[in-house]
Amino acid sequence: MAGSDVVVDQKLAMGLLTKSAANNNHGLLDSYTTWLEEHPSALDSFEDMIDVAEGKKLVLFLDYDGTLSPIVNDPDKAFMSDAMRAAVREVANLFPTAIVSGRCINKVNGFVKLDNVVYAGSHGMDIWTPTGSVKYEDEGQQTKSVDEQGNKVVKFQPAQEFLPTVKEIIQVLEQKIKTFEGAMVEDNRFCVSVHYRNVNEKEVDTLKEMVHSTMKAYPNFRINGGKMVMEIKPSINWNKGCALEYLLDTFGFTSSSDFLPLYIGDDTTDEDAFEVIRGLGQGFPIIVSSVPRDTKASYSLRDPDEVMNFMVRLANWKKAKSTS
Ligand SMILES: O=P(O)(O)OC[C@H]1O[C@H](O[C@H]2O[C@H](CO)[C@@H](O)[C@H](O)[C@H]2O)[C@H](O)[C@@H](O)[C@@H]1O
Repeated sequence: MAGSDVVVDQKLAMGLLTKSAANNNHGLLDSYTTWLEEHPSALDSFEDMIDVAEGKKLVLFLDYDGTLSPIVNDPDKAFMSDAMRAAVREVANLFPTAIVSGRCINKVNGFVKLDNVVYAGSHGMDIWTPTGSVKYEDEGQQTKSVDEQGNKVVKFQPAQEFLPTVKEIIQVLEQKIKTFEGAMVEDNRFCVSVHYRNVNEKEVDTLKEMVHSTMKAYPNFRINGGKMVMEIKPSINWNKGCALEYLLDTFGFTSSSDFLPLYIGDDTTDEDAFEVIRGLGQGFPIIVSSVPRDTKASYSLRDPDEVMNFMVRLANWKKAKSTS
């Protein structure tokens, strides 16, 4: 098998490519090159980016699945490598850093295992920030609490009222997916994921129909598509982009123009954050993709390995600056 065929095969397995697109392998490689002109590699553009960042405060936002860990068949085994963890630890020592994930906080925290980052789980609907180091003006949906390590945290949970219904939805869907071999319901606390990566291709449409018809009983929820997953969320006006704005505010950045948010993500839900950065007119929205995609990101990185290399360069640049 030729090298490019292997790449196409991998992308098919990851759900990044349809069969008809794969049949047009060469066209795809050509269109990726064209796409790269509009969304240049953040590694190739590194020098230009740090020119812009000179004298400004970078604030990092990192998605988890597909960004810090490769996409794998079993969602419970999406482990992060030690090298990636070291890279995140290092950038988080140098820049305020948040992990923004669709997963529930406990799960993403269990994968990342770092205490120098802020976690925003459930697509930004569950944000835990340390007390003291950040400013809080709006006490609205915030509660003070203690995390599993005994640290005092402020929790911002704008979808609190939906928790009992989310639990009910999980119970209902867990019963109904039993007839679909390979299907899995993941409890993301304020959101629910229905995975169909391991379901027979012929059964996928029926599974999707079942989920859509079940959710008709829950009009206050919406369904979004992800990578071989249906993501069910409360229909509130809150997303990863709102979480980015909330965190910038709590980090104390919104009133100045000397900060630059840098967001790296691979999925459709990350587009909301890319849009916010574009709206701010300052910062770096970076998509992780090795195929052409419709995106509001300005830059791209191919895969988690490139994400890691980018973070290592960023840390080295910052350290070199502080010692010069
Ligand atoms: O916002 P994210 O951190 O990117 O979370 C989005 C979803 O990621 C996970 O699912 C995806 O990754 C799995 C592991 O690689 C893969 O098996 C699955 O097919 C992907 O969709 C997570 O399990 C979901 O709950 C998140 O919504």
